[in-house]
Amino acid sequence: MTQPQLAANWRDYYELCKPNVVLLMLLTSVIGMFMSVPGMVPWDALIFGNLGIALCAAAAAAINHLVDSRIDLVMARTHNRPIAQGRVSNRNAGIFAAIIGIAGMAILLVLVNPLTAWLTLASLLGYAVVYTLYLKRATPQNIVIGGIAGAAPPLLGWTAVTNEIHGHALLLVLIIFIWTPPHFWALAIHRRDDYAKVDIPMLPVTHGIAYTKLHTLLYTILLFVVTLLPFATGMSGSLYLLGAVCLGAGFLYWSIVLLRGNNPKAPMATFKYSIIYLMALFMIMLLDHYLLPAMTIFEVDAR
Ligand code: HEM
Ligand SMILES: CC(C)=CCC/C(C)=C/CC/C(C)=C/COP(=O)(O)OP(=O)(O)O
Repeated sequence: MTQPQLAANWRDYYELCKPNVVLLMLLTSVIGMFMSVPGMVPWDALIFGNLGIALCAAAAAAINHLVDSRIDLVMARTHNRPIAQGRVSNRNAGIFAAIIGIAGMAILLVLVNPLTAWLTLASLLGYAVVYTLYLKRATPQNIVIGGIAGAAPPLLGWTAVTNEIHGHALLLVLIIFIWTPPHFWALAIHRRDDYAKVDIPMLPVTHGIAYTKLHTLLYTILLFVVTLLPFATGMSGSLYLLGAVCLGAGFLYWSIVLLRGNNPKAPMATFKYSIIYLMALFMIMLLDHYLLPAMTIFEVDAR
């Protein structure tokens, strides 16, 4: 017979960091770095910048686990989390978050630049304090406003390399900011009853599922338009445009299936698609940034 596991192991601390979320954020910060320069990103910015951003994002995630442990225990999706189950005590979680958060800030301050450090701290506090402690329990627009913190990594990557806030970096932030509501609401539709049980005013609880589906589609349309801006502003080329249109069409397809309501799998399929979408969009942007100029040089050489 298996005994309930009460002692924490490294996997519990790893889980506190929301590793998959942080990994996708890192992908966007790495790509923000590469988009900020025509050639190679300096190795020190690449390594220490991403390490610092990852540690601060993980600290914010651990604080979110700590603050939410009581509601996490009640919700089916989060029931088994380390603090909710008592495998990690509040004290140890707090110490862990403080150590990795301070380490991340020190790395950014000393080895990267103060601009990146302060912007990262603002994102950490934006998610761990403003979103988790206040917005999440206060308004159904919680994830729209709180989304600014999660959208910051490409800007953090950009400033880690250039020490400057550039309009193109803000465009990348805007894309993730507009992507966040359809990403989250698709999941929240699936988990509506969980949120209702713990009295968290997520949109499907306060305004109903039909309203949330409509708003998911409206944000997806807006996202489609916003993802055309990198091409319109000359930041990205035609390969990116093709990718953004195809990926955007896929997202629109799932939002429409979701709205029509004939497919019970649509909410989770839309949520999963949102993650693949963001990953693929940023990777195509990177390919476009390097591959197209390289191919042009190759064509000129061949003539
Ligand atoms: C305020 C903004 C956001 C909210 C409210 C939100 C909400 C969520 C929720 C509730 C989950 C499910 C987690 C679970 O099942 O344990 C999730 C998963 C995920 N989110 Fe978000 N998210 C936000 C922003 C972001 C951002 C900015 C990214 C990355 C750039 C991201 C990437 C992911 C990934 C990769 C997963 C899958 C995690 C896994 O399978 O373990 N999210 N999100
Ligand atoms: C420094 C920096 C870039 C900070 C960003 C921090 C960060 C990890 C943001 C993640 C966004 C997210 C997963 C929100 C879900 O929280 P939730 O509480 O609504 O979801 P849950 O119920 O799964 O915990």
